Amino acid sequence: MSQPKTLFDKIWDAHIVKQKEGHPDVFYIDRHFIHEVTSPQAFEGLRKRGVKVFNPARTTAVPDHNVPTIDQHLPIKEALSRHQVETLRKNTEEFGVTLYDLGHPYQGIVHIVGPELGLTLPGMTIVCGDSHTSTHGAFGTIAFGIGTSEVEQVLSTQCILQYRPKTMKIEINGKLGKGVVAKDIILYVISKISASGATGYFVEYAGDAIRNLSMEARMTICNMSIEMGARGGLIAPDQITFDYIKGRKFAPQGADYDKKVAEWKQLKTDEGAKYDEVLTFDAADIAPMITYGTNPGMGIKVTDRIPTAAELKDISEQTSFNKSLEYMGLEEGTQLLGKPVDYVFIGSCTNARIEDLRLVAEIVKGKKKAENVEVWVVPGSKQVEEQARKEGLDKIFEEAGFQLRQPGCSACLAMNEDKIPAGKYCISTSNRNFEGRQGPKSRTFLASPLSAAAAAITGKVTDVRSIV
Ligand SMILES: CC(C)[C@H](C(=O)O)[C@@H](O)C(=O)O
Ligand code: SF4
Repeated sequence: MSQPKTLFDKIWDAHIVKQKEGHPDVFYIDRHFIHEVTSPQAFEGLRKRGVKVFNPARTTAVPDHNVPTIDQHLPIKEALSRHQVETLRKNTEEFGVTLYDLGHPYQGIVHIVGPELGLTLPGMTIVCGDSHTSTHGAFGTIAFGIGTSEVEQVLSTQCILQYRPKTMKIEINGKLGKGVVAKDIILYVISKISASGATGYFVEYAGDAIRNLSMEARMTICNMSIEMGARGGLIAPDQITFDYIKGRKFAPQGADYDKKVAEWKQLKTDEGAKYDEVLTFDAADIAPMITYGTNPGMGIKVTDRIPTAAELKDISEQTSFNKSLEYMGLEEGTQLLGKPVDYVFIGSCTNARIEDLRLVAEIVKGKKKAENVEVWVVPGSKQVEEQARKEGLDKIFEEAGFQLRQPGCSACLAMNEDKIPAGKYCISTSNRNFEGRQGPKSRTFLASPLSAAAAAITGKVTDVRSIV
């Protein structure tokens, strides 16, 4: 019998076009997503070389980073943002690539649109000039972010040069406690292994706590793989995956679907296959999480104290730790619980799918936001927005005093009109809390949609378990 293989290796091996000792593999890409930030120079490169897009049908484009989230029917006000989006329009038209532009029913954040349209399917290789491409790994794909010059490579050849990364298994077993959701799992893991703990690896998430998650929750986990340094993260597909895919716009239909499902069922790690590293966690140890610092690894249970510099395992980190706290305006050794916040941002490719909005609505239904907070709910796509309206979530948000905006990256990063003002605190369902990420000098607490909803109601950092 042949050597047992990991899921990662099975997909990788099936996509090698050419391999030579000591060289990167020539690797075939099934699906390419592009957005306005990292594609302009790539198209420019094609133009200069007089090269066409090799297979336009394998590339899909959306504007998401630079789009405003109100009045999307009007011209974009910010000159740079307008230019970026117009350039994407021009390029996709010239090179024959499908674009789901502003106003299109499929518009949205690239990592939300792919899965919901059935463009993301098990066993695929998927790239995008965007680090959170790891999101698509939730379907049992090898999906990773690439740079602009690689975007050009993929556009022109449908291939990319890649060294095979090492593999890591992160297994999470047991039952999650009350108020604990996928975002808490991944913030917990990153807090344990640090923001660089998986550097050089491709992670497979496994264990019954992962198996029991919905596809949307699995996407939240895979999305943040990059925040611990991993190249990407994936989860073996199962019945939950197949059910999610069934009937989606570009998914195989009818007999084709059944045939594909039979193939997809083979996409799992063989018994006895070896990973380069294996980590195991117990779901019962996980609590609602929140970050206090300026990288996603600086997280604590919401009821814990911020550590002190003296408590750090690695004393070489003291300087950056102190700098982080200073930026955040926080004291070491204190609790975040009860700390007033100014903004609540519910959005991003981590947590702006319909299930996230439902979680929020469940908490806020019949309640009002606190006076001191401004609350933005930014659906991840037009389809999410439509669904939210269909379910009456828009009414719940409106009655609570939340603003339901139009889809885009929004305040996840300050590349558009949605910015958190300097010095203000924002509890955010996004994935990065870097200095200035949500606006110059803005301060970010990363948390789950449940925790964000709880803070919206109380106006301060709250243990969601105390209000449900
Ligand atoms: C702008 C883009 C290249 C960037 C990324 O690569 O992730 C952005 O999406 C982010 O989340 O920081
Ligand atoms: S929502 Fe945020 S993390 Fe996701 S692609 Fe947009 S900017 Fe990047």
